[in-house]
Amino acid sequence: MACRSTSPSSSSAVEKIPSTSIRILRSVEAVRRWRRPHTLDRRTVGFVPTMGALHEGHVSLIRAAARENHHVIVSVYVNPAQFGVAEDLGSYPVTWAADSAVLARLDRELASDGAGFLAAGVSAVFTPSTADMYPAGFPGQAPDSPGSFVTLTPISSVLEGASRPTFFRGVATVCMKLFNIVQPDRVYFGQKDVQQTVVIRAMVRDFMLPTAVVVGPTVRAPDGLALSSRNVYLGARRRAVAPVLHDALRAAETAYSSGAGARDRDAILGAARSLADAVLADQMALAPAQRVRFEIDYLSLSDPETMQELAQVDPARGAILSGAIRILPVEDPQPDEDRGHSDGPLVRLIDNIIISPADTAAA
Ligand SMILES: Nc1ncnc2c1ncn2[C@@H]1O[C@H](COP(=O)(O)OP(=O)(O)OP(=O)(O)O)[C@@H](O)[C@H]1O
Ligand SMILES: CC(C)(CO)[C@@H](O)C(=O)[O-]
Ligand code: BAL
Repeated sequence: MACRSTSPSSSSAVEKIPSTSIRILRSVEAVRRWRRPHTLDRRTVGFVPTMGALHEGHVSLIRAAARENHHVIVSVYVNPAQFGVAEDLGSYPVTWAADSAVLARLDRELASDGAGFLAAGVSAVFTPSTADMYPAGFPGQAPDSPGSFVTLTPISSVLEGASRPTFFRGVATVCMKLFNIVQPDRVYFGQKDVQQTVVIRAMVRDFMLPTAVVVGPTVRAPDGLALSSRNVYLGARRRAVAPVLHDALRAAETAYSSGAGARDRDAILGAARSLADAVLADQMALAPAQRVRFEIDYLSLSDPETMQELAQVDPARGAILSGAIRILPVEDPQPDEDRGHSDGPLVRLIDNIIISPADTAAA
């Protein structure tokens, strides 16, 4: 898969994705001009922020926005502030040609299948530059960088935030900017990044932002792997083993929900850990040219609102099972082996399962 293509070219005043009515908006001012009449006309705007490299997870959020709003706007912007200094900003997949084809296909689908959709298509895509988004200059990526940032603690310091100390500061900062620019009635986020949804809900609540946060379910490949733009880094060998995180979380969920039902952290997370250990042992029994090595960053059982770790699950409250793994570069790559985008660097994947109070009532 080609992962780097040119960004949309600038030309006429009203630029559109070819053969569609999807407006391409490049500047803050262009979005404000597009937005203004919808307020006057009392037309609702649903907003789906993305970093591009669009897949069916993004598409499911755009469809949800189209069901509930008169207009849908998608942003495609790889936000430097949420990448740590040693992270993959330089190789993050940028696939504008494929992304515009995804949006065009979806636009046609919404136009032809009016049933169930308020929006008749995708109205606009916002593709700002970093100079637009960070007028004071390229944002600092180190924890002590000066700059104008939105910080939410303690939620931003645990789990993903412990491994990626500036990640949620970058996400909250860019989302605050995007929400201020787009002024959406509703914003759409995926459950795949569950801690991000908790951070965004906290930001909307604590800063009194006039928007509703909608969270869509995680879209998965048939083998359970959560779709993710970073999956392109995997290559075939590592892709085959990548569902291990989802399988481990499901083992934990089963420990909770089956039989007498474990409520204790060690019993629940122990089930996940055992499954992952068994998969790793099987891999390590293979030759270096065949095997895949991975490390568990964390497995967590946390409170659904604060994401603080739990010793026990209160069935009336539910919990979040989540985890992150690092899949190491392949050893002994074969001459014709597909190692993945950017020669298959270390890939860090996340996933989660929500134990909802309703599930526990049924258990
Ligand atoms: N599999 C998925 N199902 C549902 N929503 C998803 C899925 N993957 C991503 N999203 C959501 O799409 C939005 C944009 O995410 P983003 O562009 O970072 O894609 P991503 O696949 O999560 O990328 P990355 O691999 O960098 O984490 C976020 O709200 C994210 O939670
Ligand atoms: C919300 C977001 C677009 C902010 O850059 C990003 O974190 C993502 O794609 O999940
Ligand atoms: N989907 C979350 C974006 C990131 O990991 O940077």
